[in-house]
This record gives sequence, C-alpha cells and structure tokens, in this order.
Amino acid sequence: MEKISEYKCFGGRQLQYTHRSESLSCDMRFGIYLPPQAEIQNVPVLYWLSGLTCTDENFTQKAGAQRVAAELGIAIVMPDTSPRGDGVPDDENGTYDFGLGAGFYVNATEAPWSDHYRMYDYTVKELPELIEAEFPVTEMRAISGHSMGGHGAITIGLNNPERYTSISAFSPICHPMDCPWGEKALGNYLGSDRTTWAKHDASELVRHAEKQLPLLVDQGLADNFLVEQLKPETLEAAAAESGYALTLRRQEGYDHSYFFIASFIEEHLRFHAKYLADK
Ligand SMILES: N[C@@H](CCC(=O)N[C@@H](CS)C(=O)NCC(=O)O)C(=O)O
Repeated sequence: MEKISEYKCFGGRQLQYTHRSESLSCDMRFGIYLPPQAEIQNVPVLYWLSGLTCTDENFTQKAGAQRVAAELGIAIVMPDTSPRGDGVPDDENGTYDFGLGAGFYVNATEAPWSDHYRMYDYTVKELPELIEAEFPVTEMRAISGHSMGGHGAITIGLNNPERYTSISAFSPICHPMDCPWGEKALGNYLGSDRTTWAKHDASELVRHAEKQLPLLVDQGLADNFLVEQLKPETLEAAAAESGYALTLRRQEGYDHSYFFIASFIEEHLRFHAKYLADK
C-alpha cells in the first residue's frame, strides 16, 4: 500500500492510497477520511460506493461529508467503481454504463470480465481487511452509496447483514433485473441465467430479507434517471410485501448530481452514527 496524497481537513486527514488488489488482479486506488478522533482511538467506518463513471475522488471532493464525519468521529472509505489498468477489459464501444467505471459490485462469472471484475469480493472482504489492518478503525461498518453505488450498498448490506450496522442510499438502482443499466451489466457480468441476478437486486433482497438492517433511501424527483433506471417504487412495493421498515424519502426538485448528495449527506451520516454507536 502506498500513500498518494494527504490533506488536513476539519482537524482530521483526507488520504488517498494505491494498493495491489488480489481479488481484482490490478492496482487500485481508494480514499479514506480519518476524523480527528482517530488520532487517539479506533473509530467506526462508513463505506461509500459511487456510481457510474466515478472514481474514488467524486465523493471525496464533491459531497462535503468531512465536516460532519469529523464531528461524529466516523471514518469514510471511498473505493473506486471498477478494476482499472492495462489488461482490464472495457466495453467494446467505450460506453459509460458498462466496464471501466461500472463494476456494479458483483463478481463476474463470464469471460472476458471474470478475471478482473470482482468488485463484490473486493468491497465485502478485501478492502475492509486492508482498512482494518492498516488504519485506526473498529470492525463497526456502515454502507452507503449513490445510483450504481446505491444498488451496491443495499445489495452488499442485505447479503451480509452481520457485517454492517445500517444501509443508506441516494438515487439507487432499485431493480436492476428490470432496467437498461442493470440488464446490460448483470447480463454481461453474470450471464443470461436471470436466477443468478436476484442476489444482486435490491428489490428482490428486500422482498425476501430475513434480517432487517436500518435502511434509509433518498431520491430526487427531478432526477433524469428516475423512471427508466432507478424505479424506487419497486423497492417500496417489495418492502410493503415483506414488512421491511424502509425509509424512502422523495425530495422535490433535486436531480441525480452530487449537489443532491451534498444537500443530504449530513442526515445520512447522523443516521449511520446512531447505529454505529449502538452496537
Ligand atoms: N455521464 C453520464 C451520467 C453518469 C452519471 O450521472 N453518473 C453519476 C453516477 S450514476 C455520477 O455520480 N457522476 C459523476 C459526478 O457527478 O461527479 C451521462 O452522460 O448520462
């Protein structure tokens, strides 16, 4: 692991590292914010999963999360959104919604993607192991994300309820089995057998959840992707069916951008802080 940059921020430190990833077979970058409390004690961690086209830097630079993370004593880890580098295949047409910048937080089973595109293992196991070995953090983890990363946060959280205290999402892809982004990604990474997709579909997981983790979702009503790609109503219907205590808030006038995330990230951090402190 090698440090790329370090900035003092709200009394804590905003850091960026590169490391060799065994699960992804390539070098990866991640960002980590350590609040001031981490100078004297281990602190809990929020994992943030970004959306299509993002790297580790979008959330770091645009969400404005550090001030409240410093107040609450929470570290934030921001991974990249796909494997990168020489030899990592990309969509042959270079589209933004598949391949580089679009790992969808699954382990690909199909060639040529399966050699590198293993973002599920990276996010669930490899990265937390590295973070917990190298930084002053506890094993208390929460997970959040945006769009493709909101899908990642909900699916990873619900598939591993013992590993996380709470889940939140901004504008998540709620039903990837039935939207263009999701069908393209899951079809290419996992193959045509749709039964293997259900484990990576937030609505399916909420419909069948055995253990409920606290789940907060914010969705802007002026989001261009709302109707065709995000479909929060499917998550709501699934929660109603299974009795899952979902909090889904529709926010008038907000779009899909980081201006929306910046407007509500404080509430998401305070939501997670409650459960990170409880356990
Ligand atoms: N660039 C795409 C949209 C991709 C997009 O909106 N990405 C979101 C996540 S799904 C994002 O966070 N973009 C980076 C940013 O706003 O900093 C387009 O041309 O339609």
